[in-house]
Amino acid sequence: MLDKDSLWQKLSDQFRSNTTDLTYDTWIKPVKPISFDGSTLTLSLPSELHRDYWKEQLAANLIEYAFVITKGNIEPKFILDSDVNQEAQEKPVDNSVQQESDNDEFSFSKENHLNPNYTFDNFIIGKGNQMAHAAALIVSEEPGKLYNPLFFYGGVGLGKTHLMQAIGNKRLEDHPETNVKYVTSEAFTNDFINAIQTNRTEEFRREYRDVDILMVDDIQFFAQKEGTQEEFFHTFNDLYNNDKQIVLTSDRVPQEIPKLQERLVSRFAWGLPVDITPPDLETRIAILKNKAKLDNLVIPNDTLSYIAGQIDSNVRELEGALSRVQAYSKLKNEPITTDLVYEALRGLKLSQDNRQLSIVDIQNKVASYFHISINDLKGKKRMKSIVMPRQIAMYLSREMTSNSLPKIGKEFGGKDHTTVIHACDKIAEIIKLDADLRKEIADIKSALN
Ligand SMILES: Nc1ncnc2c1ncn2[C@@H]1O[C@H](COP(=O)(O)OP(=O)(O)OP(=O)(O)O)[C@@H](O)[C@H]1O
Repeated sequence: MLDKDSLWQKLSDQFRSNTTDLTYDTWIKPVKPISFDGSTLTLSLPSELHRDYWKEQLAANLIEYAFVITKGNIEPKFILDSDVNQEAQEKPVDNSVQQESDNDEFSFSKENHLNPNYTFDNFIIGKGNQMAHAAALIVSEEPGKLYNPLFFYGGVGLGKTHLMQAIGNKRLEDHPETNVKYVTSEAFTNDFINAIQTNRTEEFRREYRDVDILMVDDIQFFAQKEGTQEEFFHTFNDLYNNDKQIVLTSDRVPQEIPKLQERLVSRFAWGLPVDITPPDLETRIAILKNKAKLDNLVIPNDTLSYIAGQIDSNVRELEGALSRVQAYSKLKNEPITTDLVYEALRGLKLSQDNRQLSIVDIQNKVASYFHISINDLKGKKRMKSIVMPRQIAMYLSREMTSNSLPKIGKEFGGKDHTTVIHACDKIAEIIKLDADLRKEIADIKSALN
């Protein structure tokens, strides 16, 4: 009998030769075989989205391939990586499961206004955007069906616009007849105001409702715009009721957008809200490699790693750093080496140093350090693996910024200032005794400086 790894190897080879690279990378590659008892193959998947997709779309293929390979009927069973991790924590003696979780550690008018470079092909998948990418792909394949609206949220420059437009570009490539419209929330607002001023509201409505996919970017700018929100509410309902796809992005969850009407907040949560978190080092290196290849730049691997180590805020700044290095190398007429990068980025680091550190910077850093989502960091979950990073982020916000306690509480999902005081006291108390935690906090602080 084949063991779980050999069976999975053969199965994934089958999938690789029978599907596109995109499908393979999105759905097959992240799967880990957990056990195989001769009839049931248990597979661990990164998210519920992956599990739904496997059950709906891929399980039948798996059974077929498994039959060809083993000449027997194999049932797949799907569990989530998080379940495996939890089980591993509860049962640390179970080496096979422990090993799996260790491996886990390595590791989105007539004019559509789409940027043709924002494609799935140019998008590097990492831990922070895996779920968003998978959801985007599903929506591009079956708009208006499963996840409506699809709502991406997360910090600046993390790829929300890219992923959103990739949906539009892929859909148009596969189905050129699709009517896709991408706008920023400001463009929506301006069009609406112009329509009122020029008595062309009917035309405006046709323009926005006669589409198959409507994408509105950065909807946090709807905050406090009552009239626009009212109009968008009707646009939303019209599209939704006609099974048209809506894709939205924001820098925060709908509940946290100031003065956003309750009925919009609740509608935005009907579909799939999915966050994008900052890329880890490995993903940053992969993004740089891809960008260097697209720009025909020759850069040694250790130099790429060096750049990725220096710029860890967001992908836009990472790309900015690479352009700066490129320009510097042209100016000096020298190849791109680590020494040259050091020179090129020195000024950049200085200007970053002069920037005021914000609570959001601290939240991003702490969340990526502890591999948790911003949502969890700011949320109410009481697991120790989340409470501790949350308290550390509050403590650092208090120590490293000049924000008041109520302001810090507000930025952590609207918590009371007494919660912040409690967190600060608690962390101050623990670091006196716990050298490991002291070191972790020092690491985070030096990364923030
Ligand atoms: N995973 C990725 N792979 C490749 N490129 C990426 C990735 N994520 C982001 N980028 C690139 O980083 C830049 C910034 O991304 P994008 O504009 O989509 O961010 P955003 O989250 O929409 O930011 P904002 O909130 O400021 O609108 C773009 O050039 C985009 O192509």
